[in-house]
Amino acid sequence: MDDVVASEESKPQPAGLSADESLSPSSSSSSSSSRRPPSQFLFCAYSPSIDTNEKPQTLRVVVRRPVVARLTKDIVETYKLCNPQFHYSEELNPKRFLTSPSIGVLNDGYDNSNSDLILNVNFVLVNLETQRRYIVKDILGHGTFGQVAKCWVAETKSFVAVKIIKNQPAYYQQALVEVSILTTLNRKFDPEDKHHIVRIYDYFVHQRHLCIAFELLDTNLYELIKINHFRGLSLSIVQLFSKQILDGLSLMKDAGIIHCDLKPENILLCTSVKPAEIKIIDFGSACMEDRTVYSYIQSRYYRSPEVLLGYQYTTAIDMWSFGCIVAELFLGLPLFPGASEFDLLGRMIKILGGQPPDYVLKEAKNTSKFFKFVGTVNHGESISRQSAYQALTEEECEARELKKPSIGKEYFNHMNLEAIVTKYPYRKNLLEEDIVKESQIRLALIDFLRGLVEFDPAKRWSPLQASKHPFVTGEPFTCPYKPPLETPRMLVSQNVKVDHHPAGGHWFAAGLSPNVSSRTRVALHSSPHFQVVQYGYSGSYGSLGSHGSYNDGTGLGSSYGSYGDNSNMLASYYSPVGPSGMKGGMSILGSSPDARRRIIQLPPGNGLGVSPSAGNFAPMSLGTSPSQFTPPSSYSQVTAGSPGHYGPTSPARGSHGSPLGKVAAVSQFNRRKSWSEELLLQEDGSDVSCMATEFTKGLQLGQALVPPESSVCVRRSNRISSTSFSVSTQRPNGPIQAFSIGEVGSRHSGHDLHGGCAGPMSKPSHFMPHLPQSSPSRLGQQSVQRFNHGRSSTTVRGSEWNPVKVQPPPSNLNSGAPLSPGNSLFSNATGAPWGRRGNHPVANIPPTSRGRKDGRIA
Ligand SMILES: Nc1ncnc2c1ncn2[C@@H]1O[C@H](COP(=O)(O)OP(=O)(O)OP(=O)(O)O)[C@@H](O)[C@H]1O
Repeated sequence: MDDVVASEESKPQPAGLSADESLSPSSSSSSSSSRRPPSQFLFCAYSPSIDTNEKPQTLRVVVRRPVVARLTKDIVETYKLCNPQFHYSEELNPKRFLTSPSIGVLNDGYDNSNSDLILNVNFVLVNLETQRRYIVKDILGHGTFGQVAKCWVAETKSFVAVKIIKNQPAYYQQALVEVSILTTLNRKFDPEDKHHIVRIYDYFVHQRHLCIAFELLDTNLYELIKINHFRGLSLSIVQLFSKQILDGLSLMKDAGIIHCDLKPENILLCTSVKPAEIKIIDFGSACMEDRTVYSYIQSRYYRSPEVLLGYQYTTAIDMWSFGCIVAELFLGLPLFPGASEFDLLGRMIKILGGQPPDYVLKEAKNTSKFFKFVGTVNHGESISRQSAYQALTEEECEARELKKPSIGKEYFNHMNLEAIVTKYPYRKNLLEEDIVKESQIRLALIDFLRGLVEFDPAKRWSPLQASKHPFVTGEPFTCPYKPPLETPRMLVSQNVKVDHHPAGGHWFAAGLSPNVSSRTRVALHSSPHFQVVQYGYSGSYGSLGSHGSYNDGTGLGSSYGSYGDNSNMLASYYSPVGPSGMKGGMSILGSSPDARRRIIQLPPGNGLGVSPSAGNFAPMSLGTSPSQFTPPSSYSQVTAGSPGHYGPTSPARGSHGSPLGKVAAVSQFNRRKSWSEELLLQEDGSDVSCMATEFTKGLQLGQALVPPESSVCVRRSNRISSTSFSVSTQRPNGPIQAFSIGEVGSRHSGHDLHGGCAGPMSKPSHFMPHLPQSSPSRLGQQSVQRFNHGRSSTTVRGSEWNPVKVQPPPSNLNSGAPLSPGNSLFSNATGAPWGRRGNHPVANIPPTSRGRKDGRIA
């Protein structure tokens, strides 16, 4: 017994105990019990002698810890001391549920009505193949695809983030794509973890739920802006984050991957490295550039014009989103907070001037929702007055759609982009010369943004082009930037190791680009974004007839491989479920997003239900990503902010338009609370490191841009209880105070700033998610909106996804130990502090996070 010691009277008193700390009734025969403070009796073994003033003969109690600890942490020992008959049994403890609702109605009672695995604290997720155990400690977030839990891995003594996918085929299937894409990005394109993409560590199936283990990251950029009271971050921070995001986007472009959901919430701080970095997460909506399956993608505020209009899209849509994010980091407000798609487009036109080019409007399938045809199309010109298309007025839109379009508030006083940026208030007390300096950088920012939020996707800068802009490089900005012509991607010959898995089928062990050398690349467009290549396969694996392939109407293949219809050979997909999913004769197909093509196959009575994989879907449409599927009715019962319920994070936040979607972000409210509570504890005297202290000590960025006095600190605020702190990265007197920030919580604790680590990835296996009876019909109800975009059906890069194992994290990370207060997580090479900016020139209170319903809601 550590802290409360009952000992024989004859035993010597432990060294180091003061007289006050030891209670030895028998040692002072002269002292009567009446002279002892009453609290001391609490820790004596029960003895009638106390009541009867008789001297206890055999015991003395040594107390070494404060009474609060004894009455809480040591309560079991205390009870035992008082009553030796007392026995504690952990199994009898009530479970502390982390999932809501926590009533098991599906999957033999393991899942709630939303198909979420019901988690409680200390719930153990097990990778049966490696026997690695993930002990759930908390919920980090909640999204369209499921829950993200903070888990402890005893083996590595580290925390990781585990995304537990809903037990529904569509989510499961799309999550496989996430695994595949991220694995490839990590292993093939960024083996040294230098390009700001979240690391995937492991994946497995637990109770029919696909679980994906990621490195544990910190707060996201939306949260950062929020704790800054929605005032913009310093230009140096904007510049730093821009550079890092561009790095990630460059990598993705090289890999031919479109993120499809880039937004501040999906960019997380990674504070386990110094200086702090950002990482891009959530590849759950990602796709390959030549397999743009869904038309309803991107969160609304960050949605590109081409997606909105229903035009073909490329990696350029991520660059649009990136431009919106850069502007938001600077302004603290979304640039285009459209309350509807009509409103979104209207804001784009107003702020940017111009409109999408005619060649896009001519082809796009939604043009008539937003524009009327007024004349002959002017090829090559995108200037509004020369266009053959004219944007509809509100009234015209209402007449066409038979519904009044939602129009949000105006936040920027009808200013254009230049005015919004240049008139944004400067920090207080800036020296004249600093104002001049910053005004120059703002001009660079405007020019930078112009290249990103460019209506014409063919003219929009690529990540590489943008990364050379003076705003990013820090070079003096003297004149409008002329991006260098993008060097076409060169054919890279790679050695591809093909593992022939014992179960049959090809195991693309080398990661991406199987058979690269046999491809013929054909540039499709002069734009950097249209350097999509077509690949002609020569006898590559995964082709028709090979393992893992299937044709419509023919037999199914193995776990991995391609699928196709009669005329087209489509991509081979790597299915991480792999052969281990093929239990009991159940065929598991590769994770193709084109579920419509899949054949319904009933499992031969293996007790596992229908396979979640491709082969078991009824034909389904692809207009919307899985996040768009009709939510179970129970979802509507989830109320934001109610205890134990997940609330929407923010506008664009979440939902992707689906009510089921991001009921999003999760227990943000509760997490925010816990974070602020931890900060309160810090303020009460602890010197343990947390984001607040890290900010204060060393958000040291952009010396040249930010005066040294503009340090950052997170401080407690009495105004808002649940978000009871603020970051003084902004001008102190901004009018933006009216922003309601109390309703949405942060995910993360400042103490949890350790990345996780788990071992190598292994193939998920064992139990496949259960296919609910209702699933196929729901999936099948979507309207078909698949694009082919005129690309050759032989453009098959899908086969690039490979079942690579994920490398374990570097050993120096993620120890799980609290960071030292001295750590300057946010310091960069320049050692300059994070500056502050301030007031908004906005006319209105910006949208609250509640109001930003976002997403993909049309
Ligand atoms: N690696 C991580 N470390 C810490 N928190 C994370 C991590 N990954 C995700 N989260 C938290 O979980 C939330 C949901 O994660 P994610 O966006 O991947 O889920 P999703 O279901 O794909 O969401 P969406 O609805 O946007 O598609 C994130 O917003 C974030 O707060």
